[in-house]
Amino acid sequence: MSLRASPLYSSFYELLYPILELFPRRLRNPYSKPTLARSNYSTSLYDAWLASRVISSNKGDYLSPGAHRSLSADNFRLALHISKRCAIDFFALLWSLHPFRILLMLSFDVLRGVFPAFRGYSQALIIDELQTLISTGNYTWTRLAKLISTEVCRMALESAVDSFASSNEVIVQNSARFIMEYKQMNQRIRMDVPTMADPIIRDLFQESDLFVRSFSGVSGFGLLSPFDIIRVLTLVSELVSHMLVLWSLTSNASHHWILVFSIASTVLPLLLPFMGCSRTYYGEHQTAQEVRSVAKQEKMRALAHSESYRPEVSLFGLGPWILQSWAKARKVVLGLESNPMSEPSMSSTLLSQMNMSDLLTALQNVPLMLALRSSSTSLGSFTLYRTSVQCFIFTAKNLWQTILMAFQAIFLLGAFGAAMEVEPKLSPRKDKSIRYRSIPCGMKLEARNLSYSYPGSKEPALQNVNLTVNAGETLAIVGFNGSGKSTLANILLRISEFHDGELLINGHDIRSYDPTDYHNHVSAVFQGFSKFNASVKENIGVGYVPEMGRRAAVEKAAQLAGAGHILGALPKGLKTKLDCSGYEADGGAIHKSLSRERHGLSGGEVMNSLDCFISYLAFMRAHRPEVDLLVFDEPTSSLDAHAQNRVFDTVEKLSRGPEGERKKTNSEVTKTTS
Ligand SMILES: Nc1ncnc2c1ncn2[C@@H]1O[C@H](COP(=O)(O)OP(=O)(O)OP(=O)(O)O)[C@@H](O)[C@H]1O
Repeated sequence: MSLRASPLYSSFYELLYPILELFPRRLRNPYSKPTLARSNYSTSLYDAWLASRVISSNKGDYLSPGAHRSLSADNFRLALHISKRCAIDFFALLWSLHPFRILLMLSFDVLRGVFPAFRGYSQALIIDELQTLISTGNYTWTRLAKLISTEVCRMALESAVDSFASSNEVIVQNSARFIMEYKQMNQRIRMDVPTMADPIIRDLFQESDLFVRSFSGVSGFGLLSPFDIIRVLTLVSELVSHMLVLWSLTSNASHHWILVFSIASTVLPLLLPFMGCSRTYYGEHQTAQEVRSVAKQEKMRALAHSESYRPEVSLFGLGPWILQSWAKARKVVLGLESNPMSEPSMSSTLLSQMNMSDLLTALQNVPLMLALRSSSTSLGSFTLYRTSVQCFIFTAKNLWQTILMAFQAIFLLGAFGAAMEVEPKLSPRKDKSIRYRSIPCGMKLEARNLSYSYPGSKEPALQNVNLTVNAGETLAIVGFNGSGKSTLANILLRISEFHDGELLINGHDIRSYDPTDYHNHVSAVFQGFSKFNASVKENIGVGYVPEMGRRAAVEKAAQLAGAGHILGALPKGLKTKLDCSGYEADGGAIHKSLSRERHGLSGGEVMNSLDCFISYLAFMRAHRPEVDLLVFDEPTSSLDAHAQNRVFDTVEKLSRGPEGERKKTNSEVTKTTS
């Protein structure tokens, strides 16, 4: 049953919708900002999220992922819109995990808020009793002992409630954390290469990740988990209980003045940041210049750190330029660049140079003097009064900060909601999707004027490609470096999109097949296939996961790849662990002498061959009957001519049936025609 259809959802919705409806209709329109470039993920949630990131619409500058949104009217409208679109669904989802525990959690949150005022009251009674004891000499030890034991019981009760509430909260939080991480992971896995090549979508997923990470208590980005937001309840009940205490203490006019004085002196430090004495946190990365600098700084950092750019960096002597550009951008980000616009004013500089904390402490003593002059004030009530005022201000400040953080969290929630709605670019619409149907002898490929340019590239990687390959035929894609061979292979495999032209597979537009369905009928090897930090068995086995655990299937794949003899040279055979930088250093290491002694192969030879045969995971499924197309994108370039021919012979054999009849279509990408 969908969440929206559940009675739980409707009761939530019925409760919250009227509240949201109270806002004037003008406030509910989120589109006062310029309409932004929209991709085909046109949902209003996505648009609202994107609009909240705009810094300058004409230059297309966006806030960097995770940056705080300004407290503007437009952003309030967008936050309201996002809340209406997904907050209810989101809280209903959390609620459905553990309704009873969540109810408990909310009740404890209210209860915990009352504790501080109760604590102050109880301690004030003890102080009053002590005052009477000292000033009158009237020893009422039994009453004092009663008060102290009440206080001890109160403390025990508070810590018992605290520990029970915390363990309950941990269970709720971990369930929520799991479900959010699961949803995020599931959505990431669904995404295809062209979708994730879109920088805005990458930002969307990054903000969505931040939202999910907030559930694990990661507060390094100033994030607030939704559970922290629920703690607003604690703060509100704390605020109300302090207010009640203060109300009961300020019975006459002089006390009112003391209250005003107390509040003013405590509030003053909170106003200092707004008087220009310090830079507010929420103003970070707000200007277009800062955002450009953040992007530049990251670009330069990537150039300096990445191994893949190292040849160009040293070949073209880019080092000093990278360092200079990074330093310039970094200074802007850190606020070290002298910028006349952001220079603090003379008055605020003077203000910050004064020792404000001493002055404020002195001010806070004035109410004390006034209160002591009033004969009706006992020491206990004065203490209670003073701590209540301070706690009230402190709680109000916390509440305000929580609200500000919740405001930021709404946009991350919007990112999460929008990310969940993104459909992979290569997936057809449900009503246009057809199932793949095999035809005899393999797969028929027909390309008509196929063209493709990589995003941001002026030169097309493919232009007007025409070909017809009948089922069972072999297509050789031959060309020089950069001529687009791999791009064509990726399009045939439905990993990349094409912009113009037509590609028919078995007479149907390739775009009408679901990529997952289509991929069941192809097997392929790419250049630079990634190795996983796992055993040889798992690295080969990923070619056909259902048989990954079957040793015989993995060994057969290795033999088909002509690399069966290499297995014997590995210290732990199929169990030898691989990592991206080489082979297991300990225990499973390949010793040159050992491998030569056992198989006449040098360690280097084993490694080269292993590199190659790892990519033959394609053989795990190449022989399977449902596979109609085999694509080999230069898998054999690091093998000698003899080994290459052996692989091509195997592929040829695999594509024929027992009688020698053609069963599969082959596509081989190579720079040479040998
Ligand atoms: N991800 C990418 N983004 C931008 N441009 C790309 C990308 N991948 C490839 N290109 C460019 O597209 C063109 C075709 O690349 P492709 O890898 O298809 O050529 P190729 O014939 O397979 O080359 P090689 O034989 O070196 O593998 C090249 O100019 C390449 O620089």
